[in-house]
Amino acid sequence: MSKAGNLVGLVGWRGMVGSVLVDRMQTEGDFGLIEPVFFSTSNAGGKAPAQARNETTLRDAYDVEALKRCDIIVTAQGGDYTIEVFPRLRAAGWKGHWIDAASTLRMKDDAIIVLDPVNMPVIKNALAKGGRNWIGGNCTVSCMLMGVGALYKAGLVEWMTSMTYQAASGGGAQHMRELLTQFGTLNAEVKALLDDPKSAILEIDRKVLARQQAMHADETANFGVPLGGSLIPWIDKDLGNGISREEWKGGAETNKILGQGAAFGTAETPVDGFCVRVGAMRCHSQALTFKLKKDVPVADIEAMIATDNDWVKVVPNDRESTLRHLTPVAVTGTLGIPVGRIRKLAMGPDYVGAFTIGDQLLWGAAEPLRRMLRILLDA
Ligand SMILES: NC(=O)C1=CN([C@@H]2O[C@H](COP(=O)(O)OP(=O)(O)OC[C@H]3O[C@@H](n4cnc5c(N)ncnc54)[C@H](OP(=O)(O)O)[C@@H]3O)[C@@H](O)[C@H]2O)C=CC1
Ligand SMILES: N[C@@H](CC(=O)OP(=O)(O)O)C(=O)O
Repeated sequence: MSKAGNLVGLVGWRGMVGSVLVDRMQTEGDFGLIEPVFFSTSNAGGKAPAQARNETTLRDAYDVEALKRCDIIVTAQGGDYTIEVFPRLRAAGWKGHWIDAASTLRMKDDAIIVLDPVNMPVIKNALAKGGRNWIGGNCTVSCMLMGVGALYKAGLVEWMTSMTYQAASGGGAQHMRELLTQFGTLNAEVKALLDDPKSAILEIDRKVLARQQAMHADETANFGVPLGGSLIPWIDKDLGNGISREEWKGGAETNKILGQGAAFGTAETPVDGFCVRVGAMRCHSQALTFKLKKDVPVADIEAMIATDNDWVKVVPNDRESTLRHLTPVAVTGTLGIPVGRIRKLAMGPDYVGAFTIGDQLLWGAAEPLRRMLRILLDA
């Protein structure tokens, strides 16, 4: 394994994902282990943030010579940046480690999707072979595997289907703002009726619907249609075969993270389902159905899940526990990954249902990148 130096370039650090990443690095003392160099696509020459030590000026994030100095580059700047800069940097002979939140490089043969509590052996194997491209997984996939990865590791899953309830933050900061603005608009539309306890609920409902249907383009500029008081059963691009790109990632990335599939000379586990945008802020939730390879008692499944990693928590399958611990409001801002509603389904003893939630900016985006940085620094 090669030992990485500690000059670490940070790109995208002031964005939504980048801010969460910097915050986590601060909390975990990562800045004490590195010499950070902060880059900007918009303000080169400006003042670097407080975590900077010797490099107190923002460098130009498109300057390949400046980037080439870094032993490691961590970027949460987005896919367009990766497309533009990564090939130029490698073509210029840069041999450093590239850690990236964007999906651009995920399925490349020389890239590893990093989620070390789930796939540390895959990461170590790639490191030993000189791997240098470390990409964070899709938020929904990473949160799902942090929750129920134990069942895959145990080789129990014949197939899985996921029905997701994905937060506005998955689209970015502007989407969160748009959702909240829509909620405000709808509330204002019926405020007088809401304030009157004698008003008719169907009148309120009619006015809300009329306002939703009358929303003009600038009120739905990000989602394309109203999300407040509604949902959108399509996320990311249309692949043209009835499958959304977000749904495709579920199968493709889950198998790649687990080190399964043609590239590894093994069979893939079928993973498929529907991805749906709902009016949550930054937690992705998902209802999972497993077809197991054999009948395993629920207590054993719960024990496997509960002991898989330090962040997963089994929520007892009762109403009170579910309401208290298994909602986006309970999970947002934490690294906890609750898994609840675990039960056998009516289809037969091999069919198991579960419901899991994760903060899509933490385990869904920033945390796997931060942990990969630590793995490289410790290697
Ligand atoms: N949003 C998500 O849920 C997830 C996102 N990702 C990946 O991470 C990438 C970044 O996403 P996200 O953090 O949401 O993107 P943001 O739009 O929040 O930030 C991206 C960049 O925009 C620039 N920027 C321009 N105006 C502002 C502003 N007012 N405040 C902050 N930054 C600003 C910054 O670059 P500069 O400082 O150079 O001007 C920043 O680094 C995505 O493209 C995706 O590839 C991955 C998983 C989940
Ligand atoms: N597509 C995700 C967010 C995201 O950025 O995913 P990815 O990193 O796979 O592009 C969502 O909208 O919820």
